Amino acid sequence: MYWYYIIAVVIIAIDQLSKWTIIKTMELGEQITVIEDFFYLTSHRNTGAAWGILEGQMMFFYIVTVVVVIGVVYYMQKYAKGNKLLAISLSFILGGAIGNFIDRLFRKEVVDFFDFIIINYDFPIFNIADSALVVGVSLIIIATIIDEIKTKKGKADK
Ligand SMILES: CCC[C@@H]1OC(=O)[C@@H](C)C[C@H](C)CCCCC(=O)CCC[C@@H](CC)/C=C/C=C(\COC)CC[C@@H](O)[C@@H](O)C[C@H](O)CNC1=O
Repeated sequence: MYWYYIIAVVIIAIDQLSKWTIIKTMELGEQITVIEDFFYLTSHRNTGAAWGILEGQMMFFYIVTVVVVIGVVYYMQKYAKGNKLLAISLSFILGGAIGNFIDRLFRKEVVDFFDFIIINYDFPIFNIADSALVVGVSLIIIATIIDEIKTKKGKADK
């Protein structure tokens, strides 16, 4: 029953491996064009959260991440038994949160490298852990909506 922790471990491994590769093969600020005017690999560091908010507030990030991890593990043990989608989304959030936590703990900054320009807006440079977090949160919203529909449907059928 603990296969979803394995998903989190795999996400952490891929995230840390990708960050390690970026650090080893690219200079800070170096940019590799993948798709001209759309997708670049740019070696970037962020001491804050999304969009660089709360720059340098590491203690805050440690506390928030520990709260997020405890909350996710609690929900996994309590609710994820019968709900595969919920279990997967929680493991994505767990993997993403821990992935960035490792950077914050050992590097005091987060390594970012996915650089997308979407309709002339240069989206903040992010990493695999961020992607796992956004996918995990999005899936939780979808799982909740599906659950709502099922509950309502169930009541309507009675
Ligand atoms: C994804 C959450 C950010 C991630 O949170 C974490 O670590 C968690 C575990 C702990 C944080 C201390 C607390 C969450 C703060 C919430 C937040 O920030 C609002 C997010 C909204 C979201 C709506 C969709 C935007 C998403 C944006 C981005 C990600 O796009 C894929 C751009 C990422 C780049 O700014 C990149 O430099 C960020 C850097 O990697 C550090 N990452 C973090 O702080």
